[in-house]
Amino acid sequence: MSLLQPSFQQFTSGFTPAVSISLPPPPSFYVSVSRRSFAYCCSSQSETAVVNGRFDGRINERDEIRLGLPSKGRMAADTLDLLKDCQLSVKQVNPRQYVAQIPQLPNIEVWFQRPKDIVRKLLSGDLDLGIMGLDTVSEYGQGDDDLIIVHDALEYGDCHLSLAIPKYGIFENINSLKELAQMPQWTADRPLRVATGFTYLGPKFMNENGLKHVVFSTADGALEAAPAMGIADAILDLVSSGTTLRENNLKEIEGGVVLESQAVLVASRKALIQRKGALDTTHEILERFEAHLRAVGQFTVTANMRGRSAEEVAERVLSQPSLSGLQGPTVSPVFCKRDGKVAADYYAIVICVPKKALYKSVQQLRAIGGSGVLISPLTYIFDEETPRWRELLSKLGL
Ligand SMILES: Nc1ncnc2c1ncn2[C@@H]1O[C@H](COP(=O)(O)OP(=O)(O)OP(=O)(O)O)[C@@H](O)[C@H]1O
Ligand SMILES: O=P(O)(O)OC[C@H]1O[C@H](OP(=O)(O)OP(=O)(O)O)[C@H](O)[C@@H]1O
Ligand SMILES: [Mg+2]
Repeated sequence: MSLLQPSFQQFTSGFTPAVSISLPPPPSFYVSVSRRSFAYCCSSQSETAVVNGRFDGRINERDEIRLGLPSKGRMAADTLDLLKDCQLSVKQVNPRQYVAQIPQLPNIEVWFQRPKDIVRKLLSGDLDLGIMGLDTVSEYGQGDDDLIIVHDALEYGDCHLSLAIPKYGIFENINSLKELAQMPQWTADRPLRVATGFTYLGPKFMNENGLKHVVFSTADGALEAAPAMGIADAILDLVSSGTTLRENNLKEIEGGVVLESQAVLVASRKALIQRKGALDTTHEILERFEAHLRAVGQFTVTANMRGRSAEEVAERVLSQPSLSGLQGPTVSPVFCKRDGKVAADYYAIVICVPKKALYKSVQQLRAIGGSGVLISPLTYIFDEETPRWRELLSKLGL
């Protein structure tokens, strides 16, 4: 069997999917050779091929639907928390056991994997669904059209992938990508040196932004040290609080953001179309996510209000910008007995209010005669149909 021989050199922004790695070569590594092909495993002792095969055609034969969840790192705990909040508790006997079940979804088998491996295994057909950061799916999925983003905003793991340069020296007055590109220092002989772990997105971004003389090197972490060590001029890495950049005297620049990222739910198109039950289960997971995520930003507000009729009370409520609720207020009569007769002088109103607008809403309610305002948390908001489900069906051509 002939094996691809990887080269140990820096890779340039004249991007080809074959990734070369800066020296020295590790004893064993993976290199992705093509968007639709295989990852080869090479080792100094033995050479074994086809580790993560991407096979076109029919899906792997099995009955269960496989969901890949992050096994460790930043995304792991938050992913389990999200599922739990959606009443999908993952039953894992101990943290080192990589397979688990979700009793509420009996046809699902959970596999804990590193986020980048979840993407690889979705492509190879060994997983059907997965949760990871958008940065990871963009980097390791490389735009493969088998990967479908089912939910693009799970509201955790927020960060952005960004280019950063030193605050000092020749970069002191450089504040935009355009200014960086126009610096006379970068030539074919002395290109801009960028350190990044994003060996697909980095060169792609530089190409798309017309930066010609760029060379990339890679490392597994602590990239922010590279400029001060003299290894690189710039870095391209994830930023969330900005502390690591600040502590290493680096700054972001205008036009330098490659990608805004948060946790996403991804599916294999092939699995959704061909695997029995995969689409229905995805629908259920999506509905639970959407219902929970819509609700977390809202409170239920109940108040009593004096009025002549339900319509008159509703009109007063709707005259206030923060009180319109999801579809308008629910107004119900509060009955009492007066002179031996049952009458309704008061009405109870129920509305949903964004958490951020809570105090403003209470003020507006008081202004229109509301009293006894009760605030309760909202757990789920199930709509008739979620927009993301319609979007998914359309992406699948269904
Ligand atoms: N400040 C941050 N730095 C890095 N990743 C972040 C940050 N904030 C959120 N994330 C998200 O968390 C993911 C990193 O998760 P994790 O720590 O598990 O790393 P990993 O994927 O296991 O990779 P590695 O082991 O190479 O660090 C990123 O892909 C990103 O989506
Ligand atoms: O903007 P901040 O909140 O400072 O976060 C950004 C830093 O966090 C990540 O590194 P990580 O903590 O994973 O360490 P590593 O680089 O050694 O992997 C990332 O690679 C940045 O270096
Ligand atoms: Mg880092």
